[in-house]
Amino acid sequence: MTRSPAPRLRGAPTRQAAQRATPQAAQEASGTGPATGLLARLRDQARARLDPVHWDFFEGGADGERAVAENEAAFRRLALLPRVLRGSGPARTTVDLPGAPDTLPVVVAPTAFHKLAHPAGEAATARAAAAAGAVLTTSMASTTAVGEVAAAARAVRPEAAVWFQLYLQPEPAVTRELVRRAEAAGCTALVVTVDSPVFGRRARDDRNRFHDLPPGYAAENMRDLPGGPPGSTRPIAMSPALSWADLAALRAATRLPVLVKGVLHPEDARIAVAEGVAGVVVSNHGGRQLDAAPAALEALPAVADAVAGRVPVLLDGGVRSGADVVTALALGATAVGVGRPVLWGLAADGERGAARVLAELREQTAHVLTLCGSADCAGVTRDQVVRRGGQAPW
Ligand SMILES: Cc1cc2nc3c(=O)[nH]c(=O)nc-3n(C[C@H](O)[C@H](O)[C@H](O)COP(=O)(O)O)c2cc1C
Ligand SMILES: CC(C)CC(=O)C(=O)O
Repeated sequence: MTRSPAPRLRGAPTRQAAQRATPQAAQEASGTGPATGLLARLRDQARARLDPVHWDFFEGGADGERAVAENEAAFRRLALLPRVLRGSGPARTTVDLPGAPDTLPVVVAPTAFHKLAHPAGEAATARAAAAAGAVLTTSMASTTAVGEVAAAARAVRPEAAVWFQLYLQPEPAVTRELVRRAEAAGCTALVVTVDSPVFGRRARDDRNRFHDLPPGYAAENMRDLPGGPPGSTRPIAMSPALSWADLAALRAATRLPVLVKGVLHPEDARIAVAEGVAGVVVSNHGGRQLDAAPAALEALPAVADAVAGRVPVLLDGGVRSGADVVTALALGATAVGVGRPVLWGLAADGERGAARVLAELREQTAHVLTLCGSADCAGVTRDQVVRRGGQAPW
């Protein structure tokens, strides 16, 4: 059983610590990623506004950040072949997900510490997601407690769906209490992140000595848990000893549907379905865990084949446009997750910025689906995806 020191984030982050002296750091600062239009503008505004240490935490990945780059590059390598004269009309852009009927196929992926992006934090993100008709997956490592996050979403739209992301904790009583809080908050599904037997090595955070939240901020879901002194927060533990048996124990302890997040191997997807999960999220954690992992998009077709329609398959990592959403749908995803773009919007302009990101992705997705001749999210097919300048990859 190991505990990662990183989620506790000890040590004080400072602006000075983020001096960008090395060529690699200069490249990281230049923001050469493929986001375009509104998302790129919000990204640039976010970078200008944020403490560079916090920008690096949001933007960075593990080790050499190859997996981060690959997530976006994989989309750029592919093109969509439109179908014509199908009389399909304007495309419908809602799908059914566990605990979230009739929802946008763009889900807000769980990301930690939204108050580092904007003082309004996760409550602002929740309101933006609810207004967009998108599921919010609220992180266990959020700077606002799950009850408050879900209440903020429902204040905008009473039927808004909020999912709770969970790292199974080595002490079952702690996991059970987190689940109880998510249920009491009205969350409609649990998303168990399974790609983190240990915490990824984040070079930027190490360079910046970013190992602690600033005073006044805490991982609020981790407060007042069994075994700790009243009022205290405990670190999020990650454990390589966890197994499918722990997932089964969780499923037995909750009435909520359970999705697993961070699956890349098709055999793991098959096992997950056999274990009774309600959904599989294909993800390399935004390139923040195993840097040698492939792009999530490249792992998607084999996982979708393994799941064979028995439960929804979601993909996250590198989704930056409606064309990216449609590409993932065509390759077998029911929906996608977006992580960093929502943080860019939040950091740039609070709730309004996050809402603009989701509205833009919704409009682009509808537009691209219609241009591809599809009546809905299920109408685009694998044969419509080709490799740019070469053979179809499948
Ligand atoms: C700043 C940041 C914090 C994250 N925190 C979590 C987390 O607490 N739990 C989790 O399961 N995934 C976490 N992730 C991973 C995201 O859920 C998601 O897999 C990833 O961001 C998708 O890639 P994208 O940022 O390219 O959209 C985090 C990602 C980022 C960028
Ligand atoms: C603080 C971490 C537990 C959040 C996370 O999963 C991440 O930063 O990727």
